[in-house]
Amino acid sequence: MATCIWRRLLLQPVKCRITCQRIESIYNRTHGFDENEIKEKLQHFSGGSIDLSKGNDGIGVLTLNNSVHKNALTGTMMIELQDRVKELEDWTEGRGLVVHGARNTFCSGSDLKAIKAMHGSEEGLKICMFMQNTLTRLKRLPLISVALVQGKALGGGAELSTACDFRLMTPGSEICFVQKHMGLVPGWGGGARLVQIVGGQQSLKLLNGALRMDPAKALNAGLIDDILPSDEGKALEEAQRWLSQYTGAPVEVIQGLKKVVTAGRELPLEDALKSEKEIFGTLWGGPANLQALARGSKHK
Ligand SMILES: CC[C@H](C(=O)O)C(=O)SCCNC(=O)CCNC(=O)[C@H](O)C(C)(C)COP(=O)(O)OP(=O)(O)OC[C@H]1O[C@@H](n2cnc3c(N)ncnc32)[C@H](O)[C@@H]1OP(=O)(O)O
Repeated sequence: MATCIWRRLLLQPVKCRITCQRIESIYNRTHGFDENEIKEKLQHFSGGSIDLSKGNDGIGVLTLNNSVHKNALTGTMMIELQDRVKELEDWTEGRGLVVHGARNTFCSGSDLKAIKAMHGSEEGLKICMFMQNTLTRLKRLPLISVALVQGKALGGGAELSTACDFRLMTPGSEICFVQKHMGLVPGWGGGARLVQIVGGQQSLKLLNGALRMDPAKALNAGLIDDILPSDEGKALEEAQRWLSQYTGAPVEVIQGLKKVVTAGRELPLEDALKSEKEIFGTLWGGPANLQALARGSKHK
């Protein structure tokens, strides 16, 4: 399906395709999925918020804010998450994003109250499709995203962390795919993304063992990219500093690089190569390229 979407994008006129940042969702009406219908149901499970601040430096901070329930995602938070992701798709100045939870804990997954109330199989599948749409779009954003995991990332919270390009953990934190204990498998795309991140063998261990991954184990397994040395209050600042090593270039270059990687992640090789050529064409002879040539940079 992802291949179909990218193929369609590749068939769009070049100018539109390259400048267009809005990527289609995985599921839509052609799959019998009516987004408004599930949104209407999710509205009934309210509480918490998803807050986005966009800095003038092109670095955004997305905060899961439901700290009385360890930042569990309520129905309205799921809707807000999608709204914020759409906002980020339109952020032409965006270079980076930190995704974190309020009050030094990441996310305890779906709101169990909502899950219990909507246990009918049809609704479960619709939430699954809704969240796959949102998290796929989050992962494809043309900026560099990092999940800052403090406290717990459980179930859907662990899945959310895989929808970022990078993951960081602070001492004492834990990522755990608890789905097997709930008689489930991941459904928000976290299983497929986990295999891309750590490979099949490690994924089997993490999912089938519902392993509790502390920072050292997570780093060793390739699940995370670094452990921050931080005390709680400074973690966000440290995550932003960590991210800055990957966002320091003109915005069109940072976004172009991310698009090349997204194409490489998702497309068959020939299509990825064509996409890379198109993106290269938007930068060749552009301001950043001309300035670098004028500077006569050496890369010692
Ligand atoms: C697997 C399906 C699905 C998916 O993948 O899509 C999911 O994500 S299902 C949710 C999976 N997550 C859980 O089952 C987490 C259950 N909660 C816990 O294990 C603990 O609460 C923990 C470890 C997060 C925190 O433990 P701690 O002792 O530090 O605090 P409390 O247990 O006292 O929690 C405080 C307060 O938060 C409520 N809480 C925690 N998680 C959730 C949640 N996912 N949904 C709703 N509410 C949650 C907890 O009930 C407490 O509320 P209180 O009113 O004070 O009882």
